[in-house]
Amino acid sequence: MTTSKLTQHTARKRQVIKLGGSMLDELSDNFFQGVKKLQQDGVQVIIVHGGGPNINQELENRGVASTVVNGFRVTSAEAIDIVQSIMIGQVNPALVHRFNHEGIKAVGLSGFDANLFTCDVLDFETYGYVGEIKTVKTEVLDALSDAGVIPVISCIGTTATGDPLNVNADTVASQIALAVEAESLLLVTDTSGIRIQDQPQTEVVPQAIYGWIKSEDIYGGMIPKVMAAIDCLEAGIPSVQIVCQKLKGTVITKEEAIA
Ligand SMILES: Nc1ncnc2c1ncn2[C@@H]1O[C@H](COP(=O)(O)OP(=O)(O)O)[C@@H](O)[C@H]1O
Ligand SMILES: CC(=O)N[C@@H](CCC(=O)OP(=O)(O)O)C(=O)O
Repeated sequence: MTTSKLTQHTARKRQVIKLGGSMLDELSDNFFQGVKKLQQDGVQVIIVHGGGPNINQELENRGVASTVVNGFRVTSAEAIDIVQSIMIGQVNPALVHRFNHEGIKAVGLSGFDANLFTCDVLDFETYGYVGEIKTVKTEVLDALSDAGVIPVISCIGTTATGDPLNVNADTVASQIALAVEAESLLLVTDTSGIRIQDQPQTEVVPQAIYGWIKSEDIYGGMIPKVMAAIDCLEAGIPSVQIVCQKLKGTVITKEEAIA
């Protein structure tokens, strides 16, 4: 008898954790202890990571200008080569090494591996070589997770013809979380969640978020995070949080809590 894909996924407890490039250098031993604890509790952890600051540094070293629109890097032909080599060649293996060094078995992947995610160009006129995820194939994640190995996914996608595209890592995290039917998505960054006029927000709803994007209280790199969070919530992922490494931050909920 075959079990349906949905049933198989539902039987697995999964958490997607996205580590922002802003905090990768600061990852503490406590974080890895937390991951080990989740594994002991039977939770399959999947890591997605960014690398914005590393990309910025290398673009600057090479004298390649880049701008950010709506939180997405405008990626020229010159920039996509640099983004690909920094993410797949440097940031990903360094993070994979750290997991293995901490005693947690981990394997590095990008959109290219086992067709993990394929993309179309999002909007070439506006963003250049930036991808919009069209398909996610979870087989390799299932196999690694069931073998007790943590997939560590960088945010380089591929077109159907094998060309690399730059995808924002928050977007990758939300699409992976949706595809594996994760119980929760944690977006870990360098700030303890959403702050509005210097006030930390512990719980927010999408309606408020749209207003804060309009008023520019939410800007830059926080925009893809809140949009990723809303996409997941609307598709039924029960818990989405934007937090700092100490797990302090903002819970995004669909509805206002009834007092
Ligand atoms: N309302 C907001 N609350 C908190 N941070 C915000 C807000 N709006 C914009 N940001 C910015 O978003 C940044 C996090 O995004 P980003 O730098 O892309 O991080 P990461 O590399 O972790 O994805 C914060 O450091 C802050 O500068
Ligand atoms: C299209 C786009 O914006 N791609 C991102 C990919 C890296 C990323 O998202 O890193 P963080 O998580 O550190 O922000 C970029 O080029 O910076």
